[in-house]
Amino acid sequence: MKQLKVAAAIIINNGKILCVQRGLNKFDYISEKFEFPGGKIEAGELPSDTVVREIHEELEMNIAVEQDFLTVNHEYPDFKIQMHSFICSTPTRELELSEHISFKWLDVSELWDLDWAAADVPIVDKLIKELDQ
Ligand SMILES: Nc1nc2c([nH]c(=O)n2[C@@H]2O[C@H](COP(=O)(O)OP(=O)(O)OP(=O)(O)O)[C@@H](O)[C@H]2O)c(=O)[nH]1
Repeated sequence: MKQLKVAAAIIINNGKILCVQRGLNKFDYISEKFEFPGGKIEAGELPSDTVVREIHEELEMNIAVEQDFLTVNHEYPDFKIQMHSFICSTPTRELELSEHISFKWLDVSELWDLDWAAADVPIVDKLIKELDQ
């Protein structure tokens, strides 16, 4: 089974977390799900560099990586992913969507209002455990 290595950014600005929605996809379990922006790690690339590059490419946003958060291994019906996630900061909430169909800046307590990709569930759980007080 194909194994993807992915890095994703949990971008926080003034306590709000950026959540982005993927468009239609051939796999229904990915289609229109919310996720953290990011993408595939290129050969020889550090995962923390992947998030900076992808967030610049996808959202025209400059972020700073603050800390390693969680690595998730998830098996979807058609492929597996290993996803590294990082807490990141950004000076402004300005962004340009190019690959996603919508975005939301949410408080940690609102994260479960969204329909997340299954691989993101452990990240959302940990964010709620660690940040919601
Ligand atoms: N970026 C990102 N991908 C995720 C998350 N959760 C999750 O299951 N994925 C899956 O991981 C894979 C990452 O691919 P991607 O499409 O973001 O990566 P990319 O931009 O490098 O690929 P592309 O150039 O083929 O579009 C997709 O299958 C996506 O559905 C997430 O939180 N963020």
